[in-house]
Amino acid sequence: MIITLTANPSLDRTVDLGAPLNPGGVHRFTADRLQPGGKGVNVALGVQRAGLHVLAVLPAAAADPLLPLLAAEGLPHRASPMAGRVRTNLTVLSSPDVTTKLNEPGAPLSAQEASALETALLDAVSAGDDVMLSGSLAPGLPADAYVRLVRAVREKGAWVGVDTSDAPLAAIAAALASAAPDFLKPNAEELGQILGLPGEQLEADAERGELDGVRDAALALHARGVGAVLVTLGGAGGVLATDGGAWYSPSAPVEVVSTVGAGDSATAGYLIGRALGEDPPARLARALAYGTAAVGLPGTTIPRPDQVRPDPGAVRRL
Ligand SMILES: O=P(O)(O)OC[C@@]1(O)O[C@H](CO)[C@@H](O)[C@@H]1O
Repeated sequence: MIITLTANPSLDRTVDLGAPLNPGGVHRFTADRLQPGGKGVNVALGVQRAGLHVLAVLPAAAADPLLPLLAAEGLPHRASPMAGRVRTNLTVLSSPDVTTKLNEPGAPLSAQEASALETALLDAVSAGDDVMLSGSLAPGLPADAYVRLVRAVREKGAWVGVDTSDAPLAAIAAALASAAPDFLKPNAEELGQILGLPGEQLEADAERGELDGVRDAALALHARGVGAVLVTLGGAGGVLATDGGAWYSPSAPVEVVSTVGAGDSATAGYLIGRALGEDPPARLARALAYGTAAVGLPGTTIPRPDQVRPDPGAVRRL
């Protein structure tokens, strides 16, 4: 089974201004959509739509409006108790093609709620499962929460991946010697955070076809114990470093509708490829195709397999 943890889930509200964003002005929405969100929820939706056995674990009160949205999606989930409400993250679409994301910090978890979340996850995990720890940590969770969970999940004989940023990512990077995850999915900015390099530079280099920096960084993380490193580079494609070397795939051209959830869709594609027993280049192609498909869909919409066109022929060794 594939299990995702969303330590700070969200209701994703996407509003379209149909006009340029004018700070200080009054805007009226031309469209408004509410979807379940949070990185682990998004990954789980992608995996579930591919017909794989999945469970999304997250904190949410029994009456939280997020839970009926998950049920409506048919997503198997387990919610640990929480007194506060799940945050609402706002995506503002304005012309020409600008996406502005306003994320709430999330309601704080008490020590008891934090421990209930950890228990809900670990009770669900069995040997042989794939576990994905995704997104920011709700306030109240310590920055090294994922480090501890990587160790605990491993002890249960499961595979574990992480996709996070800022302080929780720094904690993972600092603990690689003793708690390297099996999979890490940084974007260019997060790779930069790990290496102390400007992420925009890595992405700009990749856009010019200069991939040495990203390749070397991803291979260095692999050498430090991370089983596979998938670096997503937006429109510039992605790099996978794992046993056997590093590969690059460009992204197929797509009309950008919403980039929200594209990275999570790429993670879902990678997990699906893993479950299908694909080799690394094929997994990279599937991951990138999922990310590209997500970019062409509105709001936080995670693609179905029939919307995804992997192109293993476009993958090359670096
Ligand atoms: O604040 P975090 O946890 O880093 O990110 C949360 C979030 O922006 O990530 C998802 C897209 O990746 C959205 O569904 C959600 O709103």
